[in-house]
Amino acid sequence: MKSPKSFYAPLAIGAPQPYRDRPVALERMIHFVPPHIEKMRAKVPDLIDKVDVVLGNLEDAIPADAKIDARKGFIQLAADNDFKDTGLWTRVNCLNSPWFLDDILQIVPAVGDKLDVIMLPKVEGAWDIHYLDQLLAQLEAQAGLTKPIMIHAILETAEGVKNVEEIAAASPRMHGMSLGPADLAASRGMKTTRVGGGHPDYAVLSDEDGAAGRTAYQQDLWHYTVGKMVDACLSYGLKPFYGPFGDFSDSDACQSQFRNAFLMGCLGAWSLHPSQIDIAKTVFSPDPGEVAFAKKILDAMPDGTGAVMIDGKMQDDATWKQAKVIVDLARLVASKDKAMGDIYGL
Ligand SMILES: CC(=O)SCCNC(=O)CCNC(=O)[C@H](O)C(C)(C)COP(=O)(O)OP(=O)(O)OC[C@H]1O[C@@H](n2cnc3c(N)ncnc32)[C@H](O)[C@@H]1OP(=O)(O)O
Ligand SMILES: CC(=O)C(=O)O
Ligand SMILES: [Mg+2]
Repeated sequence: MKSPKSFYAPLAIGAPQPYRDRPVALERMIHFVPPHIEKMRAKVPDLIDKVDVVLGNLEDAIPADAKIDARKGFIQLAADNDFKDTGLWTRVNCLNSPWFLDDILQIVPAVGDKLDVIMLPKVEGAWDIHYLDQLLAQLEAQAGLTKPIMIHAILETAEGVKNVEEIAAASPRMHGMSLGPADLAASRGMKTTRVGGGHPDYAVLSDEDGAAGRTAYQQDLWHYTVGKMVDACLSYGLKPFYGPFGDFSDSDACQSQFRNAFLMGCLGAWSLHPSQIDIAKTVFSPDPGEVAFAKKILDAMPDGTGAVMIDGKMQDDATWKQAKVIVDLARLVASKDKAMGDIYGL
């Protein structure tokens, strides 16, 4: 375990100072673009105005024979566009793949000054983060970059879930984590074929109730992992995210899965298809009714202490803190999304 002094020291001479306070950014959806497809790259200028983060995906879903074109396509889309206050991320190939090293060696010098976050797949433990952390510091120093590129880990192996706290604590370069339900299901030997969401057979049966029969109540397969990820992230000041939802035809189930994650503490999810952008925008912008009620709590308890009754409900220091989470998020949403700001009255 490093001492606090060396934890925050740059890992290469000339590398930018690691963040002590991570940058504040609205990241309700991380929108995946396959950058080897010219038609998809052409959609990026329009996406920049619609999403909070544009991510060029280089890993799974990119065919092996298109990996190099995807990397080139990402560098091109990064260079060609002004991302304004929209985040620019990439998901690189995993550490043991034949492509990872060239992904990093080529992307950082070419467009590292525009890149906010590198998403690292299949992170198993702190050692994976340490390796990328050191490599990035060397390349940042060589390229003369002035701000550190952050690392976002995908939690998608049983070993990664086991080591989630060490991963969160590994570096001040850590941005956050996303649940990777597809690879995680495979790694755990789960008997599913889906990308996120529930399963009709993962259910609890109600007790026998005579003529009424029994009802099966479907449970959330991801509750345990999301809870574990949220606690690890929030303990270290990182941001937790739900990952992808693969059934584009089921917007209700997507919305429900995203909302469970939001209520449990996640700040965003992935959008893989344009139809999922507005779902994520709706879910990860706090509900206007909740914001109005939270504002009432803050107004009724200006210094955040004591106990008051609002609409028949007891409020005290702890509900004041919950209200502050909601109002702070609403203000962040309003700072980027004027339409939501008007709805919130912020
Ligand atoms: C488990 C994991 O690792 S999840 C992460 C990896 N997976 C991904 O990144 C997948 C990203 N998404 C995609 O590649 C695509 O959505 C696909 C290939 C799955 C489906 O694409 P399509 O068959 O073109 O879908 P569809 O016909 O519904 O698309 C409708 C329109 O949206 C566009 N579109 C689809 N996906 C995207 C996207 N991610 N970003 C921008 N535009 C998109 C299509 O190009 C099409 O545009 P058009 O009307 O101008 O022709
Ligand atoms: C998100 C991802 O990569 C997975 O579910 O495997
Ligand atoms: Mg995966």
